[in-house]
Amino acid sequence: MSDHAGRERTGEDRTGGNRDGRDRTGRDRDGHDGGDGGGREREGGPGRVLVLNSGSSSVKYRLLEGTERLASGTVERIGEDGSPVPDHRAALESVADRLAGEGLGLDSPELTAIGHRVVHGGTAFTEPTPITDEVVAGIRELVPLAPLHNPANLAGIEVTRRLRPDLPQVAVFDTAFHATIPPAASTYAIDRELAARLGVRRYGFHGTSHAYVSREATRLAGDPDARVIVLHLGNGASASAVSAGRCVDTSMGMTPLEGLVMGTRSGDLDPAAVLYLARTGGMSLDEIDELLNRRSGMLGLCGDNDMRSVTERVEAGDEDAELAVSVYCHRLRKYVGAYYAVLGTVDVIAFTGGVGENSAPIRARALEGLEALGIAVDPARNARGDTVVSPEGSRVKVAVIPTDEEYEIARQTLSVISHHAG
Ligand SMILES: Nc1ncnc2c1ncn2[C@@H]1O[C@H](COP(=O)(O)OP(=O)(O)O)[C@@H](O)[C@H]1O
Ligand SMILES: CC(=O)OP(=O)(O)O
Ligand SMILES: [Mg+2]
Repeated sequence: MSDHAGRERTGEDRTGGNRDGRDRTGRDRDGHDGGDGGGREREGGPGRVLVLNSGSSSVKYRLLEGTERLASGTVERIGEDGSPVPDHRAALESVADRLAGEGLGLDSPELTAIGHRVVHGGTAFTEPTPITDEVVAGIRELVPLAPLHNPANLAGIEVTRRLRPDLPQVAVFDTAFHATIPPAASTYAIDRELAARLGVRRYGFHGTSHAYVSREATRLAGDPDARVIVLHLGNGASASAVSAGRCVDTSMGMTPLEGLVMGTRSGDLDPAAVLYLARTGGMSLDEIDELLNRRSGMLGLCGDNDMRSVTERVEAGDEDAELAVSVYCHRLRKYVGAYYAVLGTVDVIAFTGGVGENSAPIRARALEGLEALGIAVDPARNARGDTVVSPEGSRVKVAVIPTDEEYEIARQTLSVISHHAG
């Protein structure tokens, strides 16, 4: 039971196309076979589901039949210079072509449903939702809150609705898992009427990952009431505090910019710095947006947003890389302490995402000096990337739990379909 979340994917499988993106454009980087292993509870019965996870510059897809992975892959570098994939529409069409090439085309009568990741659901969508014209309009209204993400999600929905108007399609929102966050944690301390009118509040993101990983961590603890901190460290990064399966706080806010240091995003910043950059720095709002979302984080600190090469540079004594990693890990440690306090105690700290699953040095540094809180990392277990990397008998289990957003989206899609059918 305890290691059913075992490492079914290696670092290469997960992120092999990500190192610089240049040499893997348009190729499968996730095409290995499912090996979903035992221990997972499937809900909603068998059915063939296509999952589309459209990110700001990539589309991940997976075709699942019950527990079996029939096809999967990633189209990357969408819209980047020199990429053969100009936009999300073209990426989706290439996904459809690839599936057709494998005899698994979207026209297949065996396809039961399509599940779409949608990043921002605002306050309107707090559960997986069958897609209708009104739902599409609702997602479009939220574009100003997630300008990098929601348009990509909409492009996917439009392409597949055009190709298969007959098929149930479900939107699974990144924000939904965070709908349980209490007002004390979701409210920004600004004028209440203004905030309510414009929807300025904490929504939180990466919800399908936090839901999946916190569920696995709760199982690992062997206690349904376990308090869990999930550290989702990918290109985007966020932390969540989960108590008895319910999310009570998360580090991303109104947009996916707040919180942890990320590949290219700053995370937490004095809001007055934005005013200063505009007034004194002479930057336009679009320039500041671009600075904070695309040219900050690890990239801004050391010129590189690939954590593998950054940690290699640290080993080689590079000072910029060293500062960047120390800022990254300091922010993580601060959130771990904050969420320990929010939860009152912690049973499991779960690392996930490309960095969390693969980088032993980041895991070790992020939790350094927390022994007094019962938090420690065993060097040998950590280097091996065991499921549990804390020492035997530690009060807090530190775990490495590979996330699986596509599986979680399929699960939620099927549960909605069977609910609506019944
Ligand atoms: N072995 C590794 N050591 C350190 N970082 C790694 C390793 N493998 C992958 N990563 C990092 O994971 C990040 C991508 O994470 P991932 O979760 O795949 O991204 P996304 O948010 O796009 O889904 C990159 O910064 C990459 O460098
Ligand atoms: C919401 C978000 O930040 O997603 P990603 O990490 O995929 O960019
Ligand atoms: Mg991700």
